Amino acid sequence: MKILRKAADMKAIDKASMSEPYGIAPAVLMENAGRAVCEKGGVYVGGWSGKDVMILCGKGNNGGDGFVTARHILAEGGRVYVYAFGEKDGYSDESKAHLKTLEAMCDGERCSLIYYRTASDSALLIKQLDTCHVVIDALLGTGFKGELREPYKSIVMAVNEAAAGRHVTVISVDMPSGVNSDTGAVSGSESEEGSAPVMADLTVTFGAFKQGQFLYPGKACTGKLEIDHIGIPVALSEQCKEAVFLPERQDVIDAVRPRRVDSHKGTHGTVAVLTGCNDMAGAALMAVDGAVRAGAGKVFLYTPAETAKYCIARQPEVMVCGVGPTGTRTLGGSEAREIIDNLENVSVLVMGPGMGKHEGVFDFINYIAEKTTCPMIIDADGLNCLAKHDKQAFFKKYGKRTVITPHPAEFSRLSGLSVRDIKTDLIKAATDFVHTYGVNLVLKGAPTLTVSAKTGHVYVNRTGNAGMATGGMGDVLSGITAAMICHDGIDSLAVAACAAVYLHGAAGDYCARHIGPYGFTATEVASAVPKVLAQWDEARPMPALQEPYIMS
Ligand SMILES: NC(=O)C1=CN([C@@H]2O[C@H](COP(=O)(O)OP(=O)(O)OC[C@H]3O[C@@H](n4cnc5c(N)ncnc54)[C@H](O)[C@@H]3O)[C@@H](O)[C@H]2O)[C@@H](O)CC1
Ligand SMILES: [K+]
Repeated sequence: MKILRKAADMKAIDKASMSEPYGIAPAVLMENAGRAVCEKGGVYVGGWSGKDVMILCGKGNNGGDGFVTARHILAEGGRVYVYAFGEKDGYSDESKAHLKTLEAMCDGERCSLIYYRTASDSALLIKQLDTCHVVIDALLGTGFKGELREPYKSIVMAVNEAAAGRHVTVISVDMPSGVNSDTGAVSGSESEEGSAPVMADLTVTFGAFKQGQFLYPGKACTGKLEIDHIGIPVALSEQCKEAVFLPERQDVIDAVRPRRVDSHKGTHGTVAVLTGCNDMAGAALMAVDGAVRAGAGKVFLYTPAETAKYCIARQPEVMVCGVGPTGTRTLGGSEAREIIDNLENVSVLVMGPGMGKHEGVFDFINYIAEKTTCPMIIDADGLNCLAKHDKQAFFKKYGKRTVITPHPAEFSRLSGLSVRDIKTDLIKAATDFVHTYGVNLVLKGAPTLTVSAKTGHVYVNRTGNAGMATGGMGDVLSGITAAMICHDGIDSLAVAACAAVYLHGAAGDYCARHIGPYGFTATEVASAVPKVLAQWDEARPMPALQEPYIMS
């Protein structure tokens, strides 16, 4: 599983590489970084020979990487125009050393080095942008914060214009300049017109992927992403105490093991979906659909008597139980008592989708939680009601066995943060909440994050698409999550939730490919789940059938 790092982690790893017992010289890491940009960038642009390349080098070590890149591109037959934005003496020792070597190679023909100081340097830069083929952006890396300041602000604007108008290729070193490597926040989003970040075609990153490359809006500026380990010792790059992970397809395939051939419906769990109200039978139906399609052994739907009329036989595999006397339209405390009297051997509960906003919802959920011991998934209206009650006390008692699945607006109600604050630092908002309340969290969005109450690990999901931004998708996810909790071999709620989120997104991607980029429905996503599971079976190293093959 890939690990996503923050700037501070990278600094610590960098420092540890240089210290005992490793003792790697800082200039060596920088050399490796610059060479990697030349190599991977060269493949991207089809070789450097005959290319005019502008290399913009900031004041920090990102700029130092740029000096090394320039030297290697020169050796590969490119012509380089290097702009240094720092004072000669202001650079770090390793950057200074590489700058000195580059300076010695400058001939004003194939290699020019310009110390950017005045408006005339700016005019020259803009003129050269007109003719160069590639821009290497080594202005700012993991050290960037806030909004781009001048002169970077104007230069980045000119680079982006050249890229859009003349199709100049832009390659960013480590991070697109103007993107925060921890949060994915970008320069310009606060207001300032013309302070937008570099829009890279390719980013070559070092040592580890950075969180900001996988969080919007930074993700959209990163372009194609390549990584080079630049010689950092493996033991350091793999250490992951409070890590943020990027699960890949094979990780999820490994977690969602094939079913045993001798299994039966009792082996795959009993999901009880306790939800719905008279206006929203559809939400309940989509939740059960998700559970059925993701392979739950048995699925029950407990819904108000009046709602049950619309649900019976809509999905014949689901056992629909109408709750309350004829005419009951919502679920409250007395309906909870009735359900508990009849509920047996349930593996996992789903509550919330389409329950409505009436006061009884909290009594209902609280009573069910108190009288059961199995895992619970709480979504939608279930979360809205918790937001209005003592969620601290609720999560203290039941958080460890609960997965909550809010979208940003629901999470805003729960956390008290504005949607804007949540999006500004998604990972922090999610981890702070889990730390405070001790509940497993699936924070839905682009991307969806899963945070484990037990380990604090964060999983950033990669699947899914904008076509899924429609009603009902969350209801289906709650059902898929329930089925995954029951799945053979999955050993924690967070892993189940993470696998469910990945599967749900992959089913959405399947729909986008086979139906269209948007306009497909939540029900179609549920129907695509078995197709994705079939693809996963094909990708397993061992055949899913655990019985002898008879060769004919
Ligand atoms: N393992 C590592 O950590 C390695 C890091 N290396 C490079 O070093 C980079 C980090 O270097 P630094 O920590 O020196 O940081 P950067 O080079 O990313 O940026 C620091 C500079 O940016 C300026 N700055 C910050 N915010 C700004 C803003 N809003 N507008 C204008 N200027 C701003 C600061 O004043 C400082 O001069 C990495 O991204 C990578 O490219 C490589 O040399 C190889 C090894
Ligand atoms: K950069």
